[in-house]
Amino acid sequence: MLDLRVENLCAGYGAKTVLNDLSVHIPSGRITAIVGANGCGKSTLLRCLARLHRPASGQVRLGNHELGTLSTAALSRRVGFLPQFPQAPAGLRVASLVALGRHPHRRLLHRWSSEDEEAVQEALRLTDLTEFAQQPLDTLSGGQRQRAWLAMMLAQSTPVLLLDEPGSMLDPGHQLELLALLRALADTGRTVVVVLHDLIAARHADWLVALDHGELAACGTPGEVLTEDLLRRLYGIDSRILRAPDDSPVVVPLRALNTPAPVPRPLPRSIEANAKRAAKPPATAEPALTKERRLLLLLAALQFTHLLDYMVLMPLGAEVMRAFDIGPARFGSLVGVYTLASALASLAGGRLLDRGDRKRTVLTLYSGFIVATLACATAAGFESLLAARALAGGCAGLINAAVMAIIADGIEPARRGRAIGTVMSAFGLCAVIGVPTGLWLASLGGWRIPFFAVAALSALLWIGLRFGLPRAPASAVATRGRLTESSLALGWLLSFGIVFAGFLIVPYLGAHLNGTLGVALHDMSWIYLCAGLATFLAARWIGRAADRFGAARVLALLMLTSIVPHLWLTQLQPGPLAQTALVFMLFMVLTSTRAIPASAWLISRVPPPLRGRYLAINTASTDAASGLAAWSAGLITSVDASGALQHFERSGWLAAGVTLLTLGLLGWLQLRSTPKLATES
Ligand SMILES: Nc1ncnc2c1ncn2[C@@H]1O[C@H](COP(=O)(O)OP(=O)(O)OP(=O)(O)O)[C@@H](O)[C@H]1O
Repeated sequence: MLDLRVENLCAGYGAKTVLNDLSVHIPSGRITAIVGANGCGKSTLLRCLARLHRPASGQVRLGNHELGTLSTAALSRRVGFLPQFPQAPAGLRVASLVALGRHPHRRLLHRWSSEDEEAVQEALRLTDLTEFAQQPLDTLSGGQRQRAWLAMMLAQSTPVLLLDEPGSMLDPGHQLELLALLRALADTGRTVVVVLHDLIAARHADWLVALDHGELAACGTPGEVLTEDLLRRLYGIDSRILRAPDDSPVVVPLRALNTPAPVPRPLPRSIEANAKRAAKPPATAEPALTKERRLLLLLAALQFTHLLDYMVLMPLGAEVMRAFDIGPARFGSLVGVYTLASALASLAGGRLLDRGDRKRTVLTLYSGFIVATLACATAAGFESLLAARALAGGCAGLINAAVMAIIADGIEPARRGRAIGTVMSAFGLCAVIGVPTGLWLASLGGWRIPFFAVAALSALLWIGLRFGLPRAPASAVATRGRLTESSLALGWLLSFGIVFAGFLIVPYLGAHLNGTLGVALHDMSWIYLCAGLATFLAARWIGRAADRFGAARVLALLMLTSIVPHLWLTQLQPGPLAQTALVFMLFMVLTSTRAIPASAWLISRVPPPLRGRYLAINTASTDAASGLAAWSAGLITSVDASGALQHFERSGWLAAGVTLLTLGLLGWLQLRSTPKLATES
């Protein structure tokens, strides 16, 4: 499989620059459509990809080769190019034209082989031209001629196909056939690149590259790229985006913005009434934003339930230990097994997330989670409780990855930060409302009641998800793609670094506040509550900032500023409660909200077919980071006889160092990466 990488490409004609510092990745095994206004440089880009136009600077890489280093013969066996206006000698027959496609495969003095003949016949068959094989090309209709050129390209049997507006003269039936043919070619692993003007056909592509005056305006799935804002910017048109039955976007151009709006002329009354009726949206149509809000609320509620299930066990430790007659070590294993199972399930089961319908996957995993929570509430002994926690953790890990994949699939990039902020505010809500309510329920009827309550709440939510979650088919090409590509794999390291730095400090905060700083237990619950509230409020705000200024920039800023409370809090001496509370809140807000731009940044870089698996491994990476960090911090700190935490400042320095290294990694990845979205910093 050969993908194409355009790196800092500048190209033009004489003094005129057409493509300006363009960097973009064109994946293999998919249909990529290049869109943009007339003259923005689409054909020039395609010609550069075919090495028919020499760039002024920058390069195009084909798989592992720089395009310029390939011999002409090697290139023509790899890349087929169909120009916008191909020219053929007068009188050339269709079969002879198609046979020209075999040229790169034929050696000097070698006879026409049966393989060549088969390739030509197959190409004629696929383009529905067998009956015209012996007819001169110039006696065919425009659309038939276009298909003949396509047949020539198919006979060339190259792994990369570049087509400049291949369907511009085809009737709807042949257009759909062409798209099905391109789909079949992409499904065999070929790289298919088409220049398109037809935005309705663009929804059939897997990946869109939108150019604006020779620069990358956007890049992503049709759902991500085809927005009303972008179409206004690219084409200067007012448009609406509707949804096809498969939920892909259908562009309806309404009017060019530089043409005056039509002057309303009075209509006969009956026509006016009809027009008004027609203009009203049907009662059943739901505005896209309402749908999006509902989706985010459901996902936030989903996160809330499994976070609560995880978080509420810890403060119930004393009662659970009494109930099962176990010590702190065995209780610790109840907490640890949850994270371990989450990591293992994410590593082993991530592939599930890219198969079939994500909604069905989430409902199945959530059923498992509900069963596990009920099993926890009714556990008769320590072993069954341990098994129930492992099952809950395994399901929760995969649910977490699936939630992020659903956001990536369903929310356009310009609003993803906000969406992730909304869903992640579940964490703050859990601390402010969930855990205290759970503890209150436990005080009424024992430690099992909160788990019964979580199971009941989850069962209700399951019904809400069953009816409220849109179907979300994972990509059909899910099994392809390179997950281990270095810039993707380093994304896991970035998540690891961010979580590792935080968890060097977080698990020991209780001991630090109470043991070292002398904060009374009832004050501590207030401090935690305020920090939870501040995190809840900041989450959406940080998400908005990520959308507005770019996820990478906001993440870098949060990482840099979080170093201050890392060092401050870990070196804090006993002092006024208000000061302690303030530093603590600053720490919690800056540390926990880093996950928002980090997630938005990560998911914008992952090709859609790999999202589920990628995010699952990311969950495993953050689980591992939290466990490893807590363990490492345990080695460098100790508790003295008075209960004060010793050498906690070492954890602070280590966290600051790890944060700086991770910041360096972010900068390096940003510099070398291909921008998926021009709006991303
Ligand atoms: N051979 C050439 N010599 C000089 N200028 C050229 C040449 N070919 C293209 N251009 C100019 O380069 C710019 C980009 O052209 P290109 O054909 O790449 O645009 P495009 O996006 O494919 O447009 P369209 O949608 O109209 O096909 C245009 O301004 C065009 O006039």
